[in-house]
Amino acid sequence: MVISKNLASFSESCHTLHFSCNIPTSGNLNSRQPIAKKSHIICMCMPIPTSTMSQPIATPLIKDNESLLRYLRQPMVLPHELDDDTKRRELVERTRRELQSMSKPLEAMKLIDTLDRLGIAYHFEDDINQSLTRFSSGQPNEDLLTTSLRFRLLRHNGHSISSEIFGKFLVQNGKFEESLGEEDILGLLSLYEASYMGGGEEKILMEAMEFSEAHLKSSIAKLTPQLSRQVAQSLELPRHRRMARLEARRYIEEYGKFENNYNPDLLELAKLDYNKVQSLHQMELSEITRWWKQLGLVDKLPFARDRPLECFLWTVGLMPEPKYSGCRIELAKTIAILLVIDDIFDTHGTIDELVLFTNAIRRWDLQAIEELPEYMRICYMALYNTTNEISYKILKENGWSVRPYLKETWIDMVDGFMMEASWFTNGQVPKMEEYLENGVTTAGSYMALVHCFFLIGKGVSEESVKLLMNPYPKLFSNAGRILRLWDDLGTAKEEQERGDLASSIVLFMKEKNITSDEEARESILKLIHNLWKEMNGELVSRNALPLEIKKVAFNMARASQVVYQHEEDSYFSSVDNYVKALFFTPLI
Ligand SMILES: CC(C)=CCC/C(C)=C/COP(=O)(O)OP(=O)(O)O
Ligand SMILES: [Mg+2]
Repeated sequence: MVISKNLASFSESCHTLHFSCNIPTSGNLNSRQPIAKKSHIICMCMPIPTSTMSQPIATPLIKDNESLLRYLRQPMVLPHELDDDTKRRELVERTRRELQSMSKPLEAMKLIDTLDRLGIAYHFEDDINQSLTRFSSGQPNEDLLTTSLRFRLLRHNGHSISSEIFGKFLVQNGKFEESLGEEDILGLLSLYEASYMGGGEEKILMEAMEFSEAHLKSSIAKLTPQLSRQVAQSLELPRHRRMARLEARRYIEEYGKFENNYNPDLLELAKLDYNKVQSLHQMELSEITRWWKQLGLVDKLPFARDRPLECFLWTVGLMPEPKYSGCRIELAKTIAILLVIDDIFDTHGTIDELVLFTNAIRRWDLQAIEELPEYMRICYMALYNTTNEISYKILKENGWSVRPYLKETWIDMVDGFMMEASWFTNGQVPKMEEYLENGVTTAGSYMALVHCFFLIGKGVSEESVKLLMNPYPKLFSNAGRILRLWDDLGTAKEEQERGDLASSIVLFMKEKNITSDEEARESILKLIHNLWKEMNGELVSRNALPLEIKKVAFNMARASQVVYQHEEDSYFSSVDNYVKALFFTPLI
């Protein structure tokens, strides 16, 4: 049987390559079982970097349906990419050996930090955890840089470490020793970054943040260009709050240029890896786009948002590691449907229709669609079928029956939308707290995190599953509050123009007697800051939530800032830039 990938219709402007795969009519795999009764043309529309265009393409050995599908799902591997892959594997092993052989804590921790920043730490998860465990207790006379780095890395990787280790840098009045702020800029910077891992009760870390921030700000003008750049970036957004893939993109571009002792092997590995993961993302994107087109929801509901790319951006924010490829695809589907339901509630449905829709969703039964207008039926069925498909996938892979949990999160969400709609219709203005908790649900936070929990499938136990029902875990609620607050900061203007009565900004101004928009925004940023501290406390607290899902909740808070915070006037142009860098422009 002959499989050929034909390069055709390559359009440089949109970086799109169409290729087709022909299976002959008489295709007979082992001369007994025809896999295809008639000729199929399978077309995929996949964005590919211009640089990968080369000929010829190897013909794979297709033995059966499964290997055919596996082949189609794989990014198109071109000859030079095979070399890249070998090189990448070699570099991974070389780096692993280097990390394993390091005996000096500071040296090892710096390497771990660099791997994390370059987006390649996921290759070395076990080695990193072993190293961190080995170096978890520091020396009494250890300096500020080492102590702070150790603290941040341990917490970041879910290890417990007490903030009391900073006690040795305090003087009698509980303040940090002034001399620390004078010369050791790297130590100070490291302390600043570590302080952002602090929980709400950890006074010593609040003190550390205040102290290091003040000293960094006052010394920035005297620093070398390279150091001042580093300090300015941290002051703008500390590492703990950055979205992993974007940080990798930015840091890889800077690493060779601005780091004095950069390691060329690491740089090469990071670039190869970035591009490899980017092409995996492209494949996922092509699968999501295909699914979305086939679903045809926006053809029938032209008022609804048609943004599979933005949905995918969220999923890369929430679960950036390559191993979560399948999870990203399924989660993106749920977010795409969420946007449509949001639009039905916010812009299209009449209140009577919305009541019908909410009741039908509560029943969660296809019979219920008979009472709905046609456009709602289509959306209902898309949600119903997609939820069933995701449940089926999880059942097949793990044997868990998760449909009741997924269903409940959708019911909660639609109830939340209905609540907003009735506030709006009755001209009611909710209390800020009431609005915010409801807004966590309507932003899709619980829905997304419960789906991620089962899709990732780590630490699923009787005890942890119990946490996934309303009331949802505090960590989910706090991450969701951050999402809702960033959402309102980013979209309040357009929503107010549309006539929405409630947004955190408006409600906050009303409740706190704030008159200026600017001041309200400042106060909301403070709220977000405090929510982060609460979340930090929960990262290391002992509860049944698996570390994997805790990390996703943190990533949700990180991604929210990226999606909604932007300097330019236009929301789209900014998200567009992220999308281009993450998914379409390879690193060279
Ligand atoms: C990780 C997840 C679940 C991401 C989805 C967040 C999202 C796009 C919510 C809707 O925003 P909106 O501003 O359009 O809606 P609203 O009307 O609720 O403000
Ligand atoms: Mg909004």
